[in-house]
Amino acid sequence: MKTVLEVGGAVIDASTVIPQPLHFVIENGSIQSYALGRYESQANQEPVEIIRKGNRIAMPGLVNTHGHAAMTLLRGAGDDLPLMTWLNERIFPLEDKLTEEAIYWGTQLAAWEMLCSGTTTYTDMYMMMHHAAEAVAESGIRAVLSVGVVGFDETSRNNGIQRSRAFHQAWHNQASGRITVTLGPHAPYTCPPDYLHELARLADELAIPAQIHLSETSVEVDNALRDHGQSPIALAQQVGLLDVPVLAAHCVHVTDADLEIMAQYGVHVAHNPQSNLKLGSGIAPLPKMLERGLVVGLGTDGAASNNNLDMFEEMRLAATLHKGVAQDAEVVPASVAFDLATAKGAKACFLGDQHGTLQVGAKADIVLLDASSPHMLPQHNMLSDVVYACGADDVRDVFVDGRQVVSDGVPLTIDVERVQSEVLRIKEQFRA
Ligand SMILES: N[C@@H](CCSC[C@H]1O[C@@H](n2cnc3c(=O)[nH]cnc32)[C@H](O)[C@@H]1O)C(=O)O
Ligand SMILES: [Zn+2]
Repeated sequence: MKTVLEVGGAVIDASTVIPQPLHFVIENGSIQSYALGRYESQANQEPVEIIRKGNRIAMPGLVNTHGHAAMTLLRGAGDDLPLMTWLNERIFPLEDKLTEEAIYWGTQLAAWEMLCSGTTTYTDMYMMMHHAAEAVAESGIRAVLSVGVVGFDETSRNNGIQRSRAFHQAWHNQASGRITVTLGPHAPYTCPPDYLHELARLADELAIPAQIHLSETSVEVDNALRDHGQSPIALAQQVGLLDVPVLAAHCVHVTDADLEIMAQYGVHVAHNPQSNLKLGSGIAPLPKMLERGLVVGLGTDGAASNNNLDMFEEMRLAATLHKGVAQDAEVVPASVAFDLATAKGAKACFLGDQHGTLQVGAKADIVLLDASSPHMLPQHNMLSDVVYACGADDVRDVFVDGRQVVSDGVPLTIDVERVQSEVLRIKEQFRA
C-alpha cells in the first residue's frame, strides 16, 4: 500500500530546502514522489495510508559511518583514558566477557538509541555478529555490518576468516536488503601485514568492501614507522588492502603523503570527531580531506568512547570544530556537515545514490523533527537549524525503508522495557 506523509517543510538534501508544507508519496520502501501542499485523494484510487504531521520538518535519516553497536553495554566503563590503555586494559578484558545474548541486547539498545535520535543507517564492526544482525533485522534499522577481525595468532586468524565468510554468506543483502556486509580487519596494530594481505584477497573474492581503523593516534603511527618503516596508510597500500574499496575510520594523524595515497586509491573516511576528542587522539584534517575530494562520512564510534550514539552532535561538531582549528568560519559550512551526515555518509559506507536524501527515487529513510520547539523558530534557514540549533530530542518520527519505526518519540519496533531489564542484568556479568 502507498503511504502519504504530509509535513510542514523539508530539507531534501544538503542543497535543497523546501520551507513550505508538502507531502511525500512512499511505496515499496522508496519515495515515489513529493509535491507542495496537501495530498488530494482522487475517486476510485487504490487505498492509501495518510500520515499527517503538519508541524514537522522532514530530513533524510542520519548515517553513522563508524561504530561498535553492542559497546553500548560498556558505556561509561572506562572513561578518561588514552586509546591504547583504554583498549588493552579496560575494553578488551570486558569484551572477553561478552556473550552472544549480550551482543543481541547491546545491539538492541544501540538500535533504540540510534533510531530515536534520527539515525536510520549505521555501520558496525564487532563480534558474534549473527546476533547483532538479528537485532538489526528485528529493529528495522539499516546497517552495514562486519565481523571485527584480529590476527594475534594462528587461531584468531583462521577464526576471523571463517567467521567473516560465514557471516557474509548468511547476512549479505538480508532483512529486505537492509543489511549489507563488509569485511572488518580491526587495525594494522592488531592484524599483521601478511594477514591484512590475506583479508584484502578475501574482500576481493567476496566482492565486498573492507572497513578498518587507520592512523587513529600518534602512538599508532609511531609504532607503525618503528615496526614496518611506514605509516599505517602506506602499509595498507603496500599489503594490497587499498586495492579493494576501503572505509578507513579516524585517519587523525595523516601526512600529505598519506592523503595523496588516500586520494589516489579512493579511500573513504569515517570521521569521528567526538571519539577522537574524548580519547585524546587528536583532530582529523577534515578540510584537507574534503579539498582532495575524499568521500567522508561522520561516525560516533562505540558508546564507550563517545559516550552516546547521537549523530546530531557529530554533525554540529564537524561543522564547528574545524572552524575553530582553522580560525576560519567558512570551513565546513552547515550544508557540508549535513551532507557528510547523510548522502556522503551513505556513499562512504558503500550504499548507492538512493540513500541519504529525500529526492524522488530515494529510500524512504525519513526523520521528522518537531518544528515547534523554541530553538526551531523562526526558521530563517531550516538546514542551519538542523545543523546548529537542533538535537536528538527534536526527533519525533522515524521511517526506515518506508516503515515507521518511531512515532511521536516512541519506538515501535523495540521492546524498551525488556531491553532495559536485559541490559541491567547483563551489566552484572561484568562484575563477575
Ligand atoms: N576483539 C575482537 C575483534 C574486534 S571487534 C572491534 C573492536 O574494535 C574496538 N574498538 C572500539 N573503538 C575503537 C577505536 O576507536 N579504535 C580501535 N578499536 C576500537 C572494540 O572494542 C572491539 O574490540 C575479537 O575477539 O575477535
Ligand atoms: Zn572504532
